[in-house]
Amino acid sequence: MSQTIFEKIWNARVVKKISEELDVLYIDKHFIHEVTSPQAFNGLENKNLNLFRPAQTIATVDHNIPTKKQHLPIQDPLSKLQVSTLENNCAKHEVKYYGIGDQHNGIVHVIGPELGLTQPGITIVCGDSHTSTHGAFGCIAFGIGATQIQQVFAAQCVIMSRPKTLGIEVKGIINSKVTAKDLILHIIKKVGVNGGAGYFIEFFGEGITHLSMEERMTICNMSIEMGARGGLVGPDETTYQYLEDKPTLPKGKAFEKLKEKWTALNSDKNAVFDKKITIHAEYVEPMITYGTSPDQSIRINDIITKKNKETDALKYMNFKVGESLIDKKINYVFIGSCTNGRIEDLRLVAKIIKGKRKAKSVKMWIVPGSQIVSKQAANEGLVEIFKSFGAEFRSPGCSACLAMNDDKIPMGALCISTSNRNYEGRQGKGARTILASPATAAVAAIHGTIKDPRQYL
Ligand SMILES: CC(C)[C@H](C(=O)O)[C@@H](O)C(=O)O
Ligand code: SF4
Repeated sequence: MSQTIFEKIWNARVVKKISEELDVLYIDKHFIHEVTSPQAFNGLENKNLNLFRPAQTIATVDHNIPTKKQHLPIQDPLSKLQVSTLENNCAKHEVKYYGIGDQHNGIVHVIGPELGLTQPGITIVCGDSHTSTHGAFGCIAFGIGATQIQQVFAAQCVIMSRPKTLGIEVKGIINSKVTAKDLILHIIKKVGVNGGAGYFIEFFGEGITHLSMEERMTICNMSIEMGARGGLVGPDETTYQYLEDKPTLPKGKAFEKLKEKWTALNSDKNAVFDKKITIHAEYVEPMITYGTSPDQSIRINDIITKKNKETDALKYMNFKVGESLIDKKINYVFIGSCTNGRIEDLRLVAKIIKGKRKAKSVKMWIVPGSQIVSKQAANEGLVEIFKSFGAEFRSPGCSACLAMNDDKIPMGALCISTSNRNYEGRQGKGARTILASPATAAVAAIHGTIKDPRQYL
């Protein structure tokens, strides 16, 4: 029978069926960070258990860490405690730990792919919703809660109900002046924040295969903002080229063998999805959000139109129906996060701002997703460009994406951000967030107001 890639990977990992709905699913890789792992380690110890397969767990610190002066002891007591707790737990349980300042440290969803830990055909979990990012490589990757983290620690398995499959076909390709971030914001608007609930998405079609691995990661990263369990893209030559030189993967003939195995995993021609949606990429324009949910977005030149239940969101954002966001004054620009904090994002920003000066009224933070991204940006001369523009180039971390560290947007300030969530208070108490692509954010930094980025591309 024809199968989707999701079904092939999932079926091969079912250790036991508990009931019609529930499976015990084998997990190949488990990523952990400082926010959601402490409770699970505690639970494990209370039950007098050890990690079943510690070599399959990889740890990094990203959410709480400062992005300034990372070589100094952490000042904030709670962040300091969370980081040292993870460090101690990893030492005790022999888990590979990429601590602050380590050459491989970074946001968990950025380092997995760049270290070659994220691979096609496997199952990956992490106590973090944006684990969906890894699906760009053709694997089943999803976020789990504290109880499930304990299950993985103790048994290398999770108890899960099998999601239904949602195929999102992207026909045509995005215009060269439009980015993958615009495409996913467009898709989320169309599907809605709950439209993916109960499903695991496969993105396919010319509009997806045409994208680079980093662009595919941006797409899969935000697949959960539609309520889906996760999203994936079947592996192809672009995937293999990205993985080829990664240290953790075999080379030569052994790699060729893997490629064959991975290619065979792709959805069969006649595979049936439980639900299917078609998107036409050529109509996608630069998108920006005006509300407090990632689906509350408009094309950059449109006006805000009235929809039900959005009154509170507009009130919080201090925007009105009938208003355009073009020329709206912004106070902060945040370039970073696991959505858009990789090298291609930084290159795009650098290309736009090169030789220009930032608007005086704006503060701009550029936070690379990892140490590797940071080094690469320095080697390519991007950091110089950022500094002469007047932006602050910080050390890696989640930073203002959710402001668990000191990188908070002040009360009432308007921030244009390349991250994935614009919830009330997400970037700081009372902070207002506009989600956009790195291009739109970079152009806003030049003017201090929102502009159509296409004139710069
Ligand atoms: C802190 C963590 C649990 C959370 C998540 O699950 O996604 C965070 O990464 C986020 O982006 O909101
Ligand atoms: S960068 Fe943002 S979205 Fe990504 S893991 Fe960190 S807090 Fe979550």
